[in-house]
Amino acid sequence: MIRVERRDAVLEILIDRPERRNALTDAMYRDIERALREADADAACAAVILHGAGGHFTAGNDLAEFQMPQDSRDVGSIAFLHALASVDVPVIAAVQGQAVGVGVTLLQHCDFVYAAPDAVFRLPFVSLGLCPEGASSYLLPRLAGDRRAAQWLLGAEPFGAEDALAGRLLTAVADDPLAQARACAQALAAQPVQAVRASKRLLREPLRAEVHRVLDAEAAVFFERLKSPEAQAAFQKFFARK
Ligand SMILES: C/C=C/C(=O)SCCNC(=O)CCNC(=O)[C@H](O)C(C)(C)COP(=O)(O)OP(=O)(O)OC[C@H]1O[C@@H](n2cnc3c(N)ncnc32)[C@H](O)[C@@H]1OP(=O)(O)O
Repeated sequence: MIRVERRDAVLEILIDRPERRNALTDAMYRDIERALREADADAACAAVILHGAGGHFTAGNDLAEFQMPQDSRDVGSIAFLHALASVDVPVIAAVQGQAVGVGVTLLQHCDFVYAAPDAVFRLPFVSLGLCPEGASSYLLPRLAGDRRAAQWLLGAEPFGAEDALAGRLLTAVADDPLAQARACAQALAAQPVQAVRASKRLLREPLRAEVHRVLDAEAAVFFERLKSPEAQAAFQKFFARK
């Protein structure tokens, strides 16, 4: 359900589970994490592109897996987020359709994000009885401002590409976000690869320790919330809705 394809100096990671709106399972996070770490270890890799199949980016974590007990110390989602926040190889996201939960918070860690004009973003953590993840409690106010962060994280309402752009979650709105992501990757590949990586490291380094700390602090609350009656009722409601 994760397809990894190397195209010259660019690694493309496709989330390919369209029948579940590309919802991410533990195994899928681990596959993406592995691909990211391998790309980072490959000095010839100029960029990674992350995109989704079937006209959607991802509906976030698989809610069926949230119904099962999980140990926060050994969870694919958290390992994936730490990897994404660690790599020096530039990461580019191309967003179409729905981007929900971790499908939005992961974008904070990408270096370039292109989204279709009709893309829909949603951070439904409180509606699910959960709390922010992906270091969004720290990064989103910095990126989008306190007001938008509260609107998106506490209001939990869907928002569109123009709002996401105004909230600095996106690089640009593009009719064909994957084509735009590929053009961006080619432009990066035309630059000296190690200079690009060293520059990304300098850009990210001042915040990295705090981002990793917040990822773990959020995870501790998040995995407690998963067990709560509020959260379990929300998951049941989702699967009973049809
Ligand atoms: C650490 C990470 C935390 C998080 O990421 S928290 C966020 C978790 N995600 C969500 O709460 C999103 C849940 N999904 C939705 O709200 C909707 O879906 C969408 C808005 C994304 C799409 O709506 P529509 O186009 O009407 O499709 P559909 O009929 O709801 O879904 C198609 C099939 O996909 C399954 N599915 C969708 N999202 C998930 C998911 N997140 N986990 C597990 N399954 C999911 C459905 O159940 C259904 O399946 P069937 O056709 O068998 O009924």
